[in-house]
Amino acid sequence: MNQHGGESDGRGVVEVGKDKNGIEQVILRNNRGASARVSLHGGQVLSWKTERGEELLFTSSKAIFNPPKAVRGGIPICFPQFGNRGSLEQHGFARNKMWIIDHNPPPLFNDSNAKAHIDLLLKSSEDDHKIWPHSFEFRLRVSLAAEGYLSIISRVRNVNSKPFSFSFAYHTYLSISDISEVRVEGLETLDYLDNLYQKERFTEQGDALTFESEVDRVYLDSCNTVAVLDHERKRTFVIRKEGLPDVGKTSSYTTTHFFFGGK
Ligand SMILES: O=P(O)(O)OC[C@H]1O[C@H](O)[C@H](O)[C@@H](O)[C@@H]1O
Repeated sequence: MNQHGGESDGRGVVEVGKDKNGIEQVILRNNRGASARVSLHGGQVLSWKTERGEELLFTSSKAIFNPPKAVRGGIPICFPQFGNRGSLEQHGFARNKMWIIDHNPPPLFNDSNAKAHIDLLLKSSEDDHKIWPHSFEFRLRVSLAAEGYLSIISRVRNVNSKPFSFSFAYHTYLSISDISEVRVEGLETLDYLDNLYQKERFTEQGDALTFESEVDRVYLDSCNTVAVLDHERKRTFVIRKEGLPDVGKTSSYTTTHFFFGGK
């Protein structure tokens, strides 16, 4: 592994290397020992560990780590389409592509460089244009803060003058103990589309969301903070978003998507 970044300035360390299948990956480490591993296959965060070495993301034991198959686990990037709401394959093609490291990204004014971070880039190819005729650059910054927080910032640039629309999502798989021990707060009173009932629209009634059987829903107009409480592990994930409104009111879909199943 070679390194860039350095511990001396308090940012932690960024290591670029290859995983056991020969796919390029980047490991971010902060000074307290927390880490995040990002694969260039899909620009996908595949591991996020606390300073005690506890894994916070789930990856399926059946996951396939060979492009162009999407990896079921970590944080897949759905782009330029979420789910099957569009003409492309489920969740779009970005999660199946090899991304590159962006060594010279445009400045990001709302993010501090004082964190271990990596900038990745996906550019549309001639092959992509055959199925989605738009020229884009998708930049992804993944950062690990000194406190262990993980943040992801996406920037999509249209590189020619023809307008296009897109949607994207971070399809995060969190590691939890037992689903019956988990509660989700922040979705109360929201409407959702239920994928188990042909996307029929319902309204969330309870105080917090708990799980007794499979749940596969897309919540509409979700607020900026959602908490996932794991009673058994005594751990709470707080998920915050900024600048990610739903995609217009008529075709409004996802900002918070919950899928819990046994796959
Ligand atoms: O199997 P994938 O294409 O990775 O999709 C994983 C999941 O994505 C969404 O959450 C859908 O609502 C689920 O029904 C689907 O199982």
